Amino acid sequence: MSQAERTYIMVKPDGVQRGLVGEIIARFEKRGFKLIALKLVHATPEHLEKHYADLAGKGFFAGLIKYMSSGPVVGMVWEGLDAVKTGRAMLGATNPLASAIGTIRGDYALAVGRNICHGSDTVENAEKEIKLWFPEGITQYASVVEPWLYE
Ligand SMILES: Nc1ncnc2c1ncn2[C@@H]1O[C@H](COP(=O)(O)OP(=O)(O)OP(=O)(O)O)[C@@H](O)[C@H]1O
Repeated sequence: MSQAERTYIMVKPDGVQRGLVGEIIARFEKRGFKLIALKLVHATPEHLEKHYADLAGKGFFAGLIKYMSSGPVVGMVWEGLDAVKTGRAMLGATNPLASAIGTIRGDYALAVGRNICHGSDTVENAEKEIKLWFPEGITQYASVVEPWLYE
């Protein structure tokens, strides 16, 4: 069922340092997504190399791993209708200068190398990222607001 789609959303070290965790969580909550996992973690370079394995050949890869391992991140799993695509739309374009006003990056970031948040780009990658960041599994609970969000 599409309303059970899940996405992995992460506040990057710059987002944590700049005090944007609450703002990012609030946007997903208010949109109607259901928070089903959350953790603060200072990831190792090895863990981040797995997360960004598809970018290993890029010139910015070393800098990306250094940035992402420079401080704690907040990893989250959000569930709801079209969560992957909608989550990406809420984050905005990868380069914040190209992100629409009203998106998270369009409102709070300027540089592609400091773009404050991550969101899974496909349902398949979301499942992989959720397993990588939450190997312990995810809590299940019933949301009482669902009849007010979905027909
Ligand atoms: N040209 C670049 N210079 C520096 N960093 C970059 C550059 N391009 C991408 N990045 C960094 O690598 C991350 C992953 O790049 P990717 O092309 O997968 O974009 P994305 O899917 O929008 O981002 P993310 O996976 O973080 O949500 C970007 O979010 C950004 O932090």
